[in-house]
Amino acid sequence: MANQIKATFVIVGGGIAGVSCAETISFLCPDESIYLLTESSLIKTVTNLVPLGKSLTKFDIEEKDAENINRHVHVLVDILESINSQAKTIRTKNGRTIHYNYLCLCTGARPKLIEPNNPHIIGIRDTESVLEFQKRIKNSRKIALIGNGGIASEIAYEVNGIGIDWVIKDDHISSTFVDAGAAKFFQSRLKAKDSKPEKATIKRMRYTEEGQTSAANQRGAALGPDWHRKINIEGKVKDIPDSVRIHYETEIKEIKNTADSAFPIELLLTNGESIPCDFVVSATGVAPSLNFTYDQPFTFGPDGGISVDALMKTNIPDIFAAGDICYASWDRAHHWFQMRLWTQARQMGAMAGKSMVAALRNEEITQDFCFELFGHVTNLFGYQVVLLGKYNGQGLGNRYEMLVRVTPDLEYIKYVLVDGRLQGAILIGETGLEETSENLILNQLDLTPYGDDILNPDIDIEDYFD
Ligand SMILES: Cc1cc2nc3c(=O)[nH]c(=O)nc-3n(C[C@H](O)[C@H](O)[C@H](O)COP(=O)(O)OP(=O)(O)OC[C@H]3O[C@@H](n4cnc5c(N)ncnc54)[C@H](O)[C@@H]3O)c2cc1C
Ligand SMILES: NC(=O)C1=CN([C@@H]2O[C@H](COP(=O)(O)OP(=O)(O)OC[C@H]3O[C@@H](n4cnc5c(N)ncnc54)[C@H](OP(=O)(O)O)[C@@H]3O)[C@@H](O)[C@H]2O)C=CC1
Repeated sequence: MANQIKATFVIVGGGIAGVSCAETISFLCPDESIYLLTESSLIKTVTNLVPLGKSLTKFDIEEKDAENINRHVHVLVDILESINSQAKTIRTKNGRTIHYNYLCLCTGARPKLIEPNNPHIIGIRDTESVLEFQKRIKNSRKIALIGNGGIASEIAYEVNGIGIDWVIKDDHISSTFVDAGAAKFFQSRLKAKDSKPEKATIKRMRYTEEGQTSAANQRGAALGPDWHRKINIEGKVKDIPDSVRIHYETEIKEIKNTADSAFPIELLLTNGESIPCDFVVSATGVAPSLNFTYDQPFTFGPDGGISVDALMKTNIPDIFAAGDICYASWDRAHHWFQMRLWTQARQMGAMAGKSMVAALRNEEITQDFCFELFGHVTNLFGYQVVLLGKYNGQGLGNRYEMLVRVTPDLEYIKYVLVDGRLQGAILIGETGLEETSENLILNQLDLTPYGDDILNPDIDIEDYFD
């Protein structure tokens, strides 16, 4: 093993951000020396990329052996321990010293647990953590699920054979992605899965934010889509009716480890209930993963991520960052905001790659078009969910109105409008409105003349704008 390596480009992390950065560089500069340092020999790549609009894409994540990455990229399975930015070197756990011209940090994030050292509280991030979940759930009867984002929503819907007490701070489920209306639409999936579609109804409503009462080794790459289907995660309890009990607008008051071998942990809730259970899943978000030391201080964002500018540069010369580890500190476009998702990890990784190549060649580049508009395609409660722009009226105060079309068990469409111009959209189900909605947000066409017909199911709105 060579202990001294000289490389033009070094990328740390084998998740989506690191791999898309390395692939972009190898496409643009195949003859330069490119090293990808990754802790795990399994890396994540994007496959089956389907464009749904100008920048909106749907894709799968594939896990493959690091050996099979692009042949221009040298893969080192090792761990970054320290950065010496003055000498432009990094040190690894296996004793390597790598000299870089340009370094990109893509070390992702780790679960932010409600009580990190409690053995009865686990998080879910990588294959190792999901195997732990699988092992524990086999011998369990009841778990508590904390958090109201992506992971909690997936567990509540996908995991069977176990009693789940789902504790959420909000008045509706899945609040990081949807509003109360869409949550209600999902809820029928939590109870009955085969109900028949009904006739569509359209509602227009004024909306005000104020008016709403409340509207282990964790270091492998984050799991891929359908992680819950690829590994059998099932409890042992058969035929439990209504197995998900939701505690709305509730928080945890106290956590007690009991001496009871039946239920070793008990949660006391602000709604006065107590939940004795086998273990707790803390699906309470992530914190950027800075598991290495550095000689010069980075500038950090309020969420603990390394601040990067529009070209993914950190404050330290020739060091870039992308994906979950970073905080987007540039002057953001009106319809874009940061969320720690595959889409953004991929886009940021590719942007960092282009930017590193431009730095080598002393070229000027501008930020990619994809950062103009927030777009996310995912699956929740068995539906395709597309989120565009300010889909929940984020930052719009009380200035917006919503146009909603719902066909129970089939589709939920919400348009967020300001002065007749589309600011964001939630499209649940196979709506076929992705590209049109994306265009309407980008071109800011005044939709006032079309009134509620914009979402009339009997009118093909694409015809309006051809
Ligand atoms: C259960 C789950 C489900 C999700 N579902 C979705 C979804 O449906 N849609 C979606 O858009 N997003 C989803 N996400 C979020 C998405 O997975 C992440 O935003 C994305 O994977 C982040 O990519 P990344 O490359 O920045 O980080 P990661 O995927 O975390 O990769 C970081 C990499 O860095 C390596 N590393 C860390 N430290 C070091 C070190 N010191 N030295 C060397 N290597 C190191 C790690 O081993 C890993 O390979 C989900 C996340 C989870 C946990
Ligand atoms: N389908 C998809 O796109 C999926 C995406 N992911 C991504 O993976 C990452 C991890 O997912 P996840 O852990 O669900 O994170 P999320 O950020 O999606 O959600 C975290 C949830 O936990 C709540 N929360 C935070 N702290 C506490 C606390 N102390 N007590 C109670 N609730 C709390 C948050 O509420 P509040 O915001 O009010 O603080 C929020 O509802 C995220 O980046 C997520 O976007 C994960 C699964 C699926």
